[in-house]
Amino acid sequence: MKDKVTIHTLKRFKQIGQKICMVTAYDATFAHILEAAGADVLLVGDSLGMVIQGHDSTLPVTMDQMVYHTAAVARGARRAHVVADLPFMSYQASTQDAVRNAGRLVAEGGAGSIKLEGGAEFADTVRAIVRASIPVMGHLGLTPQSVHKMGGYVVQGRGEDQARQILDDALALEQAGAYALVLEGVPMDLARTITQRLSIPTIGIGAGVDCDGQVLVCYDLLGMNPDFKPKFVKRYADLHGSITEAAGAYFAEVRKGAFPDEEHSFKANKNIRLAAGAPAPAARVEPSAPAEGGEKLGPVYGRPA
Ligand SMILES: Nc1nc(=O)c2c([nH]1)NC[C@@H]1CN(c3ccc(C(=O)N[C@@H](CCC(=O)O)C(=O)O)cc3)CN21
Ligand SMILES: CC(C)C(=O)C(=O)O
Ligand SMILES: [Mg+2]
Repeated sequence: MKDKVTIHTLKRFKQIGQKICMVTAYDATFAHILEAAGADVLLVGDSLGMVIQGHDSTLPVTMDQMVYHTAAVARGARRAHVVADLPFMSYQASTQDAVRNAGRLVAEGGAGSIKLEGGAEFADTVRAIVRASIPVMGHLGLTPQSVHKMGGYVVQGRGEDQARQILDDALALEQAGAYALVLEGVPMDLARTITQRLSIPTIGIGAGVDCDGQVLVCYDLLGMNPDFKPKFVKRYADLHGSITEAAGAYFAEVRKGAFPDEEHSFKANKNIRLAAGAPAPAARVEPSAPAEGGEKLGPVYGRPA
């Protein structure tokens, strides 16, 4: 096993110009696969509210749910650093809440650090969590927990005033002791400037190539949802297609009585005698559902189109 990735590893990556590879994971199986594929950091994102739970925002996600998923991911990971999102309203109301809830993600969930959304207004919160020896990753730009304030999932920092604000927020978070920063949904030039101005690593999503690392939602890069295609997502696979094909083949064999065959069935010990009974007839009924393809699925995330 290679050495465990820590916040110090990530800071060194920036210094030597090695890109940080981060991806979301929500369960142990994905954690295991994504780490073996080369992930440095696994993010237990509150995006699970959308991709796992089917909500149209991240706002309904609770602390208990984040702890549950974080524990699953932590059990599936060995080398990768596990970061967990503090969900909406787990840190905004008071610094005490923030420290307690950050502590739960580490102590109960097994996370190595936590992430929270917000700028200079959360510098004291960051300071308090860091004081409790819990490393904090910041998150600026398009911050999904502020969807109502932003008026939707809209790129942030296109104008000069807002860009300056985001740069000031980045400097404030670094000052407060954040060890890294996610930059989401900002122009690439702004992300480059921030990356150059900070000594802590920046990790981009929809923030251009000049960040010190990149993060994507695993279901997005794997092509799980054909209806979700924002500009920043690149699909490296078509798992929606692969799953549809594989599950469709299984259903077709079940309907034909072709699965399970002998290879996938058990035999009794020799010479046993059971009560009278004919072997079950295979495929006596005609398939009642579409034989191939199946129905077109509606959007998985958010409201129906
Ligand atoms: N599956 C998934 N992937 C994500 O990246 C993601 C989530 N869920 N849930 C939480 C947030 C929400 N995110 C989103 C959702 C939609 C857009 C979007 O529609 N963006 C437009 C931007 C339009 C503009 O301002 O120019 C786009 O076309 O990229 C962006 C980020 C990012 N996060
Ligand atoms: C998209 C990343 C940065 C995130 O915060 C999440 O997945 O919740
Ligand atoms: Mg998040």
